[in-house]
Amino acid sequence: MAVEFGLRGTFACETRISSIIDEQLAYAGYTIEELVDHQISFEETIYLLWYLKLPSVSELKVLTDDLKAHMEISDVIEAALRIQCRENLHPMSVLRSTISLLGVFDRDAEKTDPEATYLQAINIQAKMPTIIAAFSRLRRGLDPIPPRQDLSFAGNFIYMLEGKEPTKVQEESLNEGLVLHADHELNASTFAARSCASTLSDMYSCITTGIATLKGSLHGGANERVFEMLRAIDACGDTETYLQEKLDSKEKVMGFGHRVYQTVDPRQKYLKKKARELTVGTEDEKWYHLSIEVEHFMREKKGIIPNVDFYSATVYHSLGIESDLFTLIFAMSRTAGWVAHVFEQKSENTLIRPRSKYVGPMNLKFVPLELRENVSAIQEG
Ligand SMILES: CC(=O)SCCNC(=O)CCNC(=O)[C@H](O)C(C)(C)COP(=O)(O)OP(=O)(O)OC[C@H]1O[C@@H](n2cnc3c(N)ncnc32)[C@H](O)[C@@H]1OP(=O)(O)O
Ligand SMILES: O=C([O-])CC(=O)C(=O)O
Repeated sequence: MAVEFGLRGTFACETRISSIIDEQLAYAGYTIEELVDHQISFEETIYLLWYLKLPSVSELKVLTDDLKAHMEISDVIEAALRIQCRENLHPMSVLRSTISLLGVFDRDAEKTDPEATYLQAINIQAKMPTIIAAFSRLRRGLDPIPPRQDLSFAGNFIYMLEGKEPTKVQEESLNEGLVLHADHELNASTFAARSCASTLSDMYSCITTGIATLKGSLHGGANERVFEMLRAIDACGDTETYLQEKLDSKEKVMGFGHRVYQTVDPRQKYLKKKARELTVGTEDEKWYHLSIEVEHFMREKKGIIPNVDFYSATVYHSLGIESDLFTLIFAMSRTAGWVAHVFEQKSENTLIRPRSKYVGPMNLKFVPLELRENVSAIQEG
């Protein structure tokens, strides 16, 4: 049996949610260009991913009303965030534990009927921005700001972070970032969430699994590391020497390379354009120029392309978001996709359980504990 490690090139399920065909990303049949160029809102994107069609005005109103009705967090969740405001706690770990805790306190978390699972999904999607903003403020010694009913999903998040209404450019930029990150076929976190769903576990567990998997630096966690790298390059003052040392020591350059895309990540052009628009003429412009230098170096030296995590780092930084929150913004968006995949997995479920190829020793003889110090000698003999 031929084995493709890392499930490279393997189709593990069918999906109607998103596709990557010839390096073209589409959500439910609409290319990402079609959606972003028509300035789709993140709320419409959620609807599209969950229901596989664009909403009518009244359908969108039902969804946005439901989200608004669930944005506020309870005193218990706020108290849990307060005790997680300690040094050295990574915000993605805080988000992971807090979404898990939301499930603990949802009395209907174990219900599996469509109405209950929809409300579980709404609860997670609506509260995630409130949780992230509240955590960001609490660790800065500030009180959380309650969500506002009259703002969009993106606008409300920026408002809850700083207490100021976002400018149109800020709101549109974050909205676009959220739309671009919302789903991506069977990436590692979606696969993990679907595997969890395939055991018939609950929605909170599936999304917690997604967050835990997105956190890794080879996946969503790369965007935080991209900004750390740009800072380090800025401090070192020599982009080529810095990157060459990374390559010589066989380290991965964060924000580059992709399992599926070889020539272009179709989301990158929008994020690059946004990074330029947001930084031009500001003190953040240097991050854009440094990013261009890194992109050129990686293309020339390794032929490796920037992925979605590369320019999103500069976009989020320009929106005033702290770099260790970047992956949480990704999670806030990807929740829309994870939920859609959990719905789809459960609607046509087969337990996800591949095989592993055993390559260890066989037929070993049990050695009593008191004799174990000589175990390797016994086994070898
Ligand atoms: C939202 C997302 O998850 S997008 C991805 C975010 N992750 C990152 O940006 C982390 C950096 N990138 C990587 O580690 C990889 O490119 C991954 C994990 C994204 C894809 O990994 P894989 O498909 O397994 O590719 P693999 O690691 O085998 O790379 C193929 C070759 O390109 C090289 N390569 C790939 N990405 C990079 C990189 N970022 N920096 C340096 N070299 C790289 C590898 O060293 C390997 O070279 P070799 O054949 O000479 O050994
Ligand atoms: O698809 C992947 O492997 C990673 C990725 O770009 C994403 O999850 O957005």
